[in-house]
Amino acid sequence: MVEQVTKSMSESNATKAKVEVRNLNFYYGATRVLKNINLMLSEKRVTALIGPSGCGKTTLLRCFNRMHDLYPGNRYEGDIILEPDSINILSRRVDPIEVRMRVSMVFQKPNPFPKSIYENVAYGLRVRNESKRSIIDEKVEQALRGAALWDEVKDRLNDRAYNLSGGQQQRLCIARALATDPELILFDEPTSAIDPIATMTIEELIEQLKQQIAILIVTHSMQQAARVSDFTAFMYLGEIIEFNDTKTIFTNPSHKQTEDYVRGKFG
Ligand SMILES: Nc1ncnc2c1ncn2[C@@H]1O[C@H](COP(=O)(O)OP(=O)(O)OP(=O)(O)O)[C@@H](O)[C@H]1O
Repeated sequence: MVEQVTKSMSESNATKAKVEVRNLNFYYGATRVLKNINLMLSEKRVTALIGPSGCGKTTLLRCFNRMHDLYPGNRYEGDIILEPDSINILSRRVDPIEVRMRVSMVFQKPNPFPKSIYENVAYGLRVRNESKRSIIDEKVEQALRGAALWDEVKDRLNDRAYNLSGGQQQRLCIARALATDPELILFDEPTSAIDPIATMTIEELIEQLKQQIAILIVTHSMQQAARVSDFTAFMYLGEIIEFNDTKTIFTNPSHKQTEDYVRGKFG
């Protein structure tokens, strides 16, 4: 056991920090839902957030791109430091729109805009005031290729995104997320609304994307966490109970609650 822990610590030390969460608390109105969260996300690695329903996974995920700013009464305390420039994502001086370009998000249900395939991917570039057609064309193709969708849609870029299948729509949302060259992508249960084959495609895609960027994924599937992630954080009642490399979390967790959860004793 000591050997295994030593190995997992050295694996984690071998990675470079992309994001560091320091003493994060989050409140919906007067209710504190995240409690003193400390967590590091590594560059070019996938980190999974697991834990029973209502423990705060989605709430934590949404802090990374300031999604909570969209609703009044929500409040953050603490820091989320994005490297390499060490900016605090949560600082009021930092523009949340710019944060969302650098930290993009893919939701549970595919949510394309009521626009063409092309315009869905071009959206973030237009928000960034990019107007040069040749640059937008190039970025749209690059993002669609990155999301393994280009070959299926290259001859129908002006079709409505709603005409795509559910799995294709989710890859389109990934392409939309990729178009602004994000440094971190947040996936909130990205395969819970699509079939097993489409799920496999998305998981393969995550594997490819991590060659370039950091990824944080919320999943209810222990199998998925074990397949796609390098590191796993187990949350319970708004706290991170345990964080380690995924293999250790699943085979040799330090906390009884983690062990019970990964063995399916509660959920
Ligand atoms: N907009 C909101 N206003 C008030 N409370 C909220 C809001 N959204 C979530 N909560 C509460 O915050 C807690 C954490 O919810 P959250 O959705 O982050 O959990 P989760 O771990 O992602 O759950 P699930 O796995 O079921 O999606 C829950 O008690 C939930 O009821």
